[in-house]
Amino acid sequence: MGSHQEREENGGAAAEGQEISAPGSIHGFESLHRLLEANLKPPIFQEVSRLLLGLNSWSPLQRISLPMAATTLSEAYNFDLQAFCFHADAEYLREPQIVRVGLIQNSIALPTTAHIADQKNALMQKVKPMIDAAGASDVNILCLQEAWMMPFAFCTREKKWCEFAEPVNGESTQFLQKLARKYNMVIVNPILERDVNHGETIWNTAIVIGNHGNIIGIHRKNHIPRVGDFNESTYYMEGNTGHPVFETAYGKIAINICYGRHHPLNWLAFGLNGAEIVFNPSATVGELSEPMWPIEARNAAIANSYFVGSINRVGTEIFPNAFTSGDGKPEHSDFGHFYGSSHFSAPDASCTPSLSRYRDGLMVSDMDLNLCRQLKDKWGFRMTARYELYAEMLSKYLKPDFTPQVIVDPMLQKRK
Ligand SMILES: NC(=O)NCCC(=O)O
Repeated sequence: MGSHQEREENGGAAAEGQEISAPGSIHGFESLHRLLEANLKPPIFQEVSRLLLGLNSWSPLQRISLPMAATTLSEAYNFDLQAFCFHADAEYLREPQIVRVGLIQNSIALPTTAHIADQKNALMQKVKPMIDAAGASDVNILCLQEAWMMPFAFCTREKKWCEFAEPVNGESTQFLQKLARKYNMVIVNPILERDVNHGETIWNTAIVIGNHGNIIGIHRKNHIPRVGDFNESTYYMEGNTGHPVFETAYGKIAINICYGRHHPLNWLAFGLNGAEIVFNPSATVGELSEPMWPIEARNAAIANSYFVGSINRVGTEIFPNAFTSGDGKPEHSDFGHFYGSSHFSAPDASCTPSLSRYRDGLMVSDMDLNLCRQLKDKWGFRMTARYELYAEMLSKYLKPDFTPQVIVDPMLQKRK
């Protein structure tokens, strides 16, 4: 694999004959952005970027540099490292509220056939240098990907994978609590949870660890997919924690776990509870969702006047026993390629380019949270929302005697 420096000099492209065949690359490039940058003339690339990524405070989003300790780690451990800055306008009465936020994407560390304890340990060792790089960069709030402490084995429907489940204060939380304390960082820990106080039931849960290493609270995934190989309903039920917003030392955050991003009301509810940053830790594959990926989070950020941090795992995970999902496809042993592409979206419709489509990565961004209210004032989406209309519509819709409000063209009746 080409070095970080070679890739930078080559616009993120593979050195000839090297990564062209890397599974998940886009014609040898790590991301669409890097492909365009390497292939378009600079003024054309600038205009394409304006259209694809928007503008922040009337300018292209700025890259920022990170300390050498972070870049050295990214080179030593071969993870993509990118950093940006979202500005807001200066205000008379409020100071800027700038927080530094990080997203981590990763592939699994050992084959899915390895001992479960070894797989977990190897995953912790794998993400550690990325967390250290976030710490060296003074990241304030960091979020990992959905069920980061295991392969995304829910495609198989086999119950042996339940062994990966942990209590809220289990192994991965304890591991991250130490790092939260060390780096004075809020860390969001999305895991497969074993609820020991409620009959050892299983949930898909995000645990919010405060910057003192304390557990602030949890959120459980609200919407469970029943699409393609995402057979997650075999393992856990829809969450029972509502739409909590966690007020941390660095801002009000919420977590909309993976498939919840297809539900605009889910995004809305986190916004109504006052979220300033909503994380979307995910596990999703190219064939199913890639055209939706850059749109849904960005739309949520715009519609709800908050920042969104989207995270997706990377790589292809092979399972020992082939499975089918009742969709007519021949039996297979993997989900397909998890396409990474983690990024941030802002309430002013700007967004960062994405991390690599196939390498581990740490995305860092500064964001002035004042932008949230500035966009509320500018566009007035909260004030024009007409929530009462929708509350009435939904309460009617939920009744068994609901009939859709359809006005039929009388001419249609005559023709019959
Ligand atoms: N993990 C998960 O909910 N995946 C569902 C697929 C998708 O929403 O793209």
